[in-house]
Amino acid sequence: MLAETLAAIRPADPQALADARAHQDRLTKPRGALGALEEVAVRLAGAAGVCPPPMPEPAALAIFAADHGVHARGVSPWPQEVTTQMVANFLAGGAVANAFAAQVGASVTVVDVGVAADLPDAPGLISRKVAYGTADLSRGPAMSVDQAVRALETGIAVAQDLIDAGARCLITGDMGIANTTASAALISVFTGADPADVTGRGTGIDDATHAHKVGVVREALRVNGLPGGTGPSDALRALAAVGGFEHAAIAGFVLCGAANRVPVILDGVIAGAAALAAAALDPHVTGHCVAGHRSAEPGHAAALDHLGLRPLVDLELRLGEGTGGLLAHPLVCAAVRVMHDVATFDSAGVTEKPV
Ligand SMILES: O=C(O)c1ccc[n+]([C@@H]2O[C@H](COP(=O)([O-])O)[C@@H](O)[C@H]2O)c1
Ligand SMILES: Cc1cc2nc[nH]c2cc1C
Repeated sequence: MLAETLAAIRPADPQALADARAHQDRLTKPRGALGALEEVAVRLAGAAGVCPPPMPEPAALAIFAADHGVHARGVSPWPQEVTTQMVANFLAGGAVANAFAAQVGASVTVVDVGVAADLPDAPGLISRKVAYGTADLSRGPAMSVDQAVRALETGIAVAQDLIDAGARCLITGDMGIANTTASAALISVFTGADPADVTGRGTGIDDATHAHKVGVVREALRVNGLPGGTGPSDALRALAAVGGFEHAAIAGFVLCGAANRVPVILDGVIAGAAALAAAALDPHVTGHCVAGHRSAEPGHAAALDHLGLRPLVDLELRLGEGTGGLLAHPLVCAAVRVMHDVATFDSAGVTEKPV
């Protein structure tokens, strides 16, 4: 399934990109007046292979939840059971992601891809547990390559089901106590940045715990033989060594959106780390992604720079769950609606400025 998905991914269509740029310049506004939104519309045209691109709605959020063996190293102030408890909260409709999804009209799907506890069946929950959490990535590989592929293929299957059910925009979401440590390790490996520059405070840690967390990320790279520097030639092995099940699943979710030419709005640092893995598997995937926001986590900016993506919203959010991606959805829709609805200088009889 992974191989088939990778084989279906196409680069952005150069003709649709050129048509979209030319169309932007004919619309009744000064050239470039919509700033970064113009580039969003152009990117989506390239991704869809048609100008104007289809409206990116309805939107579907998938929250991939998993636990992390590295939690035992004291890298998060929160107890591990919060992952399971928040899954119940998502299913009950009580989390911030539910409120934001309701605000923008997105559906919410919750996927157990590796939570440490057993979860009872519930409407809206997809149970695809690969294991009861990863192993401690600072002592050895977090998961086997086989497990990484299973998590990736879960993300692919979830995305494909949402698209088959009518979703025309995918939004990534995550839940996993301690997953900012795995994110920092992935970002360090894939961008070559030093762990000290990409390891943040996650849900809120003091200076001493932060210094310890940087050391844990360094150990993870050393123990797994993944020196930072150049991007790893073996992306799957790197993902398995220092990633989480939700990172792998989100990478698959992104790849499947790209394979179907359905745009993917990325959330925060976890999605950024996962997108680096997806882009290492196929660099064309970034042409199908929009960076919903920039998280307060320092590694997120490094990931977005490496991916060449510009975040739409910058509100110092550091929640995850898909919240930043959801907030960006109306902006992405507005950018595309301009391409459909706005008159041209010719059609509206508006005089262009003299050249
Ligand atoms: O999305 C982000 O950029 C983000 C930044 C900081 C924390 N989080 C969320 O907080 C949890 C991980 O934080 P931590 O401190 O336990 O590693 C996990 O559930 C993430 O969804 C998310
Ligand atoms: C309460 C809580 C909610 C979250 N949502 C995403 N990560 C989270 C981490 C915590 C601790």
